Amino acid sequence: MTSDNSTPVILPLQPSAPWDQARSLAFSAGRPLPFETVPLPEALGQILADDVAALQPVPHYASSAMDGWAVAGPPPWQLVSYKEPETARWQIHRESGRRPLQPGQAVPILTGGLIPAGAQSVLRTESGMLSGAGKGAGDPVLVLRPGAAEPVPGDHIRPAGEEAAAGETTIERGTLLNPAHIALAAVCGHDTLPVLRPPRVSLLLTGDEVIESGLPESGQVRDTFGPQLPQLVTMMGGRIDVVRRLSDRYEDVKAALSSAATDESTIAMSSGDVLITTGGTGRSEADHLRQVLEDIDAEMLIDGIAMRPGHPTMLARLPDGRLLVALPGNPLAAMMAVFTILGPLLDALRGAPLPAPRHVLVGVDIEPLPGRTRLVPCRIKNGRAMPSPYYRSGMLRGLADADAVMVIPEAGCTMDETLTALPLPWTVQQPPSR
Ligand SMILES: Nc1nc2c(c(=O)[nH]1)N[C@H]1C(S)=C(S)[C@@H](COP(=O)(O)OP(=O)(O)OC[C@H]3O[C@@H](n4cnc5c(N)ncnc54)[C@H](O)[C@@H]3O)O[C@H]1N2
Ligand code: MOO
Repeated sequence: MTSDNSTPVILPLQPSAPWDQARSLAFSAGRPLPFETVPLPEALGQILADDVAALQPVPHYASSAMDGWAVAGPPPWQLVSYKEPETARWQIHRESGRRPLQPGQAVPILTGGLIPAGAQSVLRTESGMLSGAGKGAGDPVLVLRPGAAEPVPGDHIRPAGEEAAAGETTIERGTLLNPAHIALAAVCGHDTLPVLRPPRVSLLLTGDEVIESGLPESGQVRDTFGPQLPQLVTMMGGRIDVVRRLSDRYEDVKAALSSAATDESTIAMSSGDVLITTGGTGRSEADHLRQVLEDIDAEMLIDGIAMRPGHPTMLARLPDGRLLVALPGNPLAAMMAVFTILGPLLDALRGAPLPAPRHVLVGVDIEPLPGRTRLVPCRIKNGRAMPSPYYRSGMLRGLADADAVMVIPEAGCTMDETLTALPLPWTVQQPPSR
């Protein structure tokens, strides 16, 4: 190809991003947010910003794993009694460890009780019995019950530091914190954890024809986003700061996207990291989003995705740095845009990796659709993905019943071929491959 002043090079128009590029573009548009320190329960589902170490050995003292007696040496054992305090259980636990045991001695102990110095093992209640009690002969004698085995050193003792030494890292930075991590952090002595700040997300719902309750008349539609998106965003690791409804007027859309705060909700909105709009992505006279983005000098990162449904989806960086995800108004199209770009964007902002693609075997032949990747809700039956008949952009039954979303390349596919599949945010997560 040559180029000079008389023959300008005309680059082919590339209006929509290919589906997989749109995903990676959305992921690379987000940078992890600064960390914050939160109480343990609030850290659930967040990404750990720093390694967590045990602040003391775990467990921090050698304790009994059974109710019974701590014993020293072989049987029989002279019982060393102590007066159980009538107060807290932890005091009873401490009492068993107060005096060192000599060989041939035993002391009653509860599960969790402190093992006294000199004790080699714990004999559980079921394995021993007391003899000589009540005869005025001093402390009773502990013997093995008939058939019970003599305890071997270490029996039923949880040694100190068995799980972690003091200072040992028990949870690595970058971990997505599950309930077990929260419990482990507590056992390691932590009251708070440093986590990457979850992205704050504002929702702007447009559509003058949209009603929030009751039965819509012809020309009206019942809102599917208001009752669904806040919870979905939360499931995906975002924090909703404000949900606002907006008229379809140009001035209102422009005011809502500008960073100048005029009331409480716009203040909250302009302090967010991500702004989601629904509807108005088209090019009709009633759709102003594109024009507003141009007029406020937003940086267009994705202007349409070569997919169906969800083709008009946009991603833009607003002049104040917020990222705008513009979802199409059609309910299923919007969900496919959520899975395609909102998920990767939120993952990047909260410091999570872009999930590795999953795969399914497809159960039917599917015709090609030049220029479009199709996203179709599917059920997995007998190990094969079966596309839902409810796949059109205004339909929701297919997604409501789906196990996953299959990603059909423009060339189509034949039965038993392997396809990429997107897990749904509300289905149980598979363990990540390490
Ligand atoms: N001439 C063309 N027309 C359309 C094209 C096109 O390429 N050329 N693309 C179609 C596709 S694909 C989509 S998707 C939509 C995109 O529409 P918008 O994002 O502008 O959304 P609206 O026009 O506002 O609404 C579309 C549809 O969705 C309904 N809607 C809106 N909000 C809600 C809500 N909260 N809950 C339920 N349903 C909602 C709305 O009533 C419309 O029926 O454009 C096509 N047209
Ligand atoms: O692409 Mo639209 O988003 O099909 O309905």
